[in-house]
Amino acid sequence: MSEPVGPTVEGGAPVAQAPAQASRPRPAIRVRHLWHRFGTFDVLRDVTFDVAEGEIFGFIGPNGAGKTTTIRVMTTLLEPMAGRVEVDGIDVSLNPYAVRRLIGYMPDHAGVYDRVTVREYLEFFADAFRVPSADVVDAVLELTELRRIQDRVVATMSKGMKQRLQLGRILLHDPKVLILDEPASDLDPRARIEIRDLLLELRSLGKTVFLSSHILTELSDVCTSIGILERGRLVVAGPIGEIGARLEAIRAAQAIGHHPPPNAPHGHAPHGRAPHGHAPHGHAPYGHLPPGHAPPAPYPAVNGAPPPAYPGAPGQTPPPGPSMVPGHAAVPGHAVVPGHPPAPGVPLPVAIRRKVKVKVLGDAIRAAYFLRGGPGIIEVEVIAGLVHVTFEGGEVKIAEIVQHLVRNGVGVVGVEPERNELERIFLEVTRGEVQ
Ligand SMILES: Nc1ncnc2c1ncn2[C@@H]1O[C@H](COP(=O)(O)OP(=O)(O)OP(=O)(O)O)[C@@H](O)[C@H]1O
Repeated sequence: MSEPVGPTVEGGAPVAQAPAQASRPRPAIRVRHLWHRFGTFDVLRDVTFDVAEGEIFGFIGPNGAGKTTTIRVMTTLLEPMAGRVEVDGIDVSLNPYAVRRLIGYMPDHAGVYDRVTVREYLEFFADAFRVPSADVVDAVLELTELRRIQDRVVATMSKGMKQRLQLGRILLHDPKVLILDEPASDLDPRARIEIRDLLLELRSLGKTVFLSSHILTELSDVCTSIGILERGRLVVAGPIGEIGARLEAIRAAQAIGHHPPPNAPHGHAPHGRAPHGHAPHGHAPYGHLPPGHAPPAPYPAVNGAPPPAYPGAPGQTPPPGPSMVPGHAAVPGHAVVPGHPPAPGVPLPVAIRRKVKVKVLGDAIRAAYFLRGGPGIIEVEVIAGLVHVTFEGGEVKIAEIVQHLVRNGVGVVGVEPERNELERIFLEVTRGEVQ
């Protein structure tokens, strides 16, 4: 069984150590203490991570961080100076030919032969891989949706199509693991979406996908787990949700350590106090329409029927949800960590500052009035018809914001984080250093 590797941060401190599992399956890629040096320059410094089977793993790092060097070791093109890399349990240094049969590798900026047709190109490589060309090429043309242009000369294809053709080439020998170096870096938005959809389809076929990029948006809606490399060091690795949750727990723990004293003039309000315009609990917490504004109209009845009661409407006791610790009411502005019920009377950790964009039906300025001055609400602005809310808290607070708007008759169309999870993790764990 492999040594379990949970998400880690530089310096060895675990960020999101996965719980030890008795029968964790063998990872598709296992990298341990990998070092590499060009001249006197340490390009990779003690890089360790796992890619579990069936993952789409995004390897993120700025230019020059060492992504391609790591990939060249994984694909048997570069002998590591120290450390060990295995693909499906096979050591890349000891048995490179077996590893090559297991992987499909698409280098960055790889060219395609231009003066052949799509079909001829794939048939050529199918022969090189010694696979029965006709059937396999048909299957790959189908999967990559290149069948309708199979007789087209490669030179006349768009960049996106050429990229799909390259992906088709590396699928011909049915590899278990796909290793793609910056697969979408030169592509237009449509081609990127098409490549992303193809990667998701390949994952559903059981492939493990390892792809590198320095463009976060390219990875955020396709990757299931990530590794972030900075100046040759891995600063964090693991499933995105797990890293995000763990970082949040660390921030909350740090906040407990620096919890302001009850008479602190700034910062978070202890219960009953209200710095920076925060209303004390029990008093009208959120903003209300200024004098002269009509009160919100109730939702119109649908087909003559009265609107259903909103869960948690005044007078109703909300059922304890998964994020509510039984016996503890959620304290506005305070995070509740599932599975870690705080002792009664012990203040919950101060939550972190976040921003969301809320799209509402109708007048956004009116919606903003309802939120200003609410507990944990730091700033409310209306930009381009969206209500931008800066607040302290986690998902419970977001739910509370939505609930408050709905109770005041504001229809909420959607809530979007200002940064997605991957961007937040990246900004938090990297220092912006390049080598
Ligand atoms: N063969 C080589 N000889 C000397 N230095 C090299 C060699 N290959 C890479 N480097 C240096 O090692 C560092 C890491 O390069 P690498 O290509 O692995 O980074 P990367 O993260 O893939 O960057 P990019 O996104 O720009 O491709 C860079 O500073 C690069 O200049």
